[in-house]
Amino acid sequence: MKIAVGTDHAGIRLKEDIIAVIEGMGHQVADVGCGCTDSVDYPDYALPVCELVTKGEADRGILICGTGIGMSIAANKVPGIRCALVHDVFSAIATREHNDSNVLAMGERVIGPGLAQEIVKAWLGTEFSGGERHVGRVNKIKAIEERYLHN
Ligand SMILES: O=C(CO)[C@H](O)[C@H](O)[C@H](O)COP(=O)(O)O
Repeated sequence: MKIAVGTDHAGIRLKEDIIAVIEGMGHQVADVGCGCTDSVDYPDYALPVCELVTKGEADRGILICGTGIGMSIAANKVPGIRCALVHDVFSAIATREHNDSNVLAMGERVIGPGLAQEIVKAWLGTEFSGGERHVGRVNKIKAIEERYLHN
């Protein structure tokens, strides 16, 4: 898979650890920035990651800011994105199996690099379980998007 990765200044220290995990699993990385610890704005990095995913130029995206919250709020404004804010391995697996999340958000100020790496491994390594109830619920999320796209 190709995985788009974006951080703000508060998430950049985790980025190299995350990229190492992604590449170690045999996936490719599209790094949209940021490139240094100067203060930047998380929506400027959430959007390009999400656009790569919605255009099919990346299979999934990973976003990191201080808490993961700003990134996840911004990402979930993009139609077609189901961004999960995750700080534990159980949720990383559950959100792939149940929600078919296509973007993962984490907070560098919330968890350490070891747990972040385990979350990425679990999230990338888990497939959507499909099945009537989960597909039906994801379709209801898509219906909400459709309703607001056309109003
Ligand atoms: O959006 C956030 C908070 O929910 C992110 O964690 C940002 O990284 C954070 O707000 C950045 O804070 P800073 O004081 O500008 O470093």
